[in-house]
Amino acid sequence: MAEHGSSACSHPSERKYKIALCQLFVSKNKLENIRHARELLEAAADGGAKLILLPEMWNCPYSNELFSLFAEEIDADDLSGSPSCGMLAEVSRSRKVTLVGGSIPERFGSHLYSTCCVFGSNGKLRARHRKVHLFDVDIPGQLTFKESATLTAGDELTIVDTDVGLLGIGICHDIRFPELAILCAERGADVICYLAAFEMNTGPLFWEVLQKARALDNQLYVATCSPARDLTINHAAWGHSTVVGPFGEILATTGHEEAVVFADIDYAYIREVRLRLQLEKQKRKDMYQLVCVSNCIRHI
Ligand SMILES: O=C(O)CCC(=O)C(=O)O
Repeated sequence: MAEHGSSACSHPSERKYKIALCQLFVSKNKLENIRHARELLEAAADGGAKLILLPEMWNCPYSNELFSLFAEEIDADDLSGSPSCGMLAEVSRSRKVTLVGGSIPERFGSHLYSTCCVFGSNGKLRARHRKVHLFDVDIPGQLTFKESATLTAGDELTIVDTDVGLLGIGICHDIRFPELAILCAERGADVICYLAAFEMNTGPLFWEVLQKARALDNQLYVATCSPARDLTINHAAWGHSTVVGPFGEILATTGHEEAVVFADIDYAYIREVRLRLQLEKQKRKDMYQLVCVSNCIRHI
């Protein structure tokens, strides 16, 4: 695994392609979740998508009690310990698509992480992002959740070079922290993919505004993918998987049911927006700068 600094690989700025977000139901049966995810991924590929996203915790209901039971070990050289990643590798290879494989509970030694695996269009594992900001919240009478009771936080920023360009990766609560998005943008990301499961209290208030803010701040595409809503579980998802463009505009979205959401990505449009509004040039780097103290790009 090589670590790179801030020099992102170059890529054609005129690149255009279709992205798809698979908003799916998650059941208590892992094998059924894997089968169902494959079905939606294949439908997305059949629809012409070259980059396809799954949501946070797509193989496991979102519950501290279940993360450990559903967890898998992810060995980049031998995915046999991870049926979920094995399926992602197969689909990305057979359909020649880049997959941002949502997140699953990952077991690593005595730790559990919420981990997103990114597969290149040759079926190879390209990167692994472990959720950096864990969701610990206490709003009396509304919402109490402590992800850190079971999960360990990752400590690396992930920007991955793929056939469809440089992708920044964040998981759910990571979207609230503009620093992560700014660092991805500074290192050349064109799209930031957030795999998420915002729930019914915070979703209506913050979900859309956070996506628009991250896209606008950085003048790039933001793509989010949520599970479909299941009101029988505690952490029912808000849904509304969305693609936001570099001008903060919603390009495609959906409600809370299952859906495959498609949108067109055009990197030339990012350059156009940045020419119209030259935020990067106007930044007062003589007054402020953001320093990244962790590893920045992981290639596997
Ligand atoms: O930040 C929020 O409001 C929701 C975050 C969340 O649900 C999560 O990180 O799983």
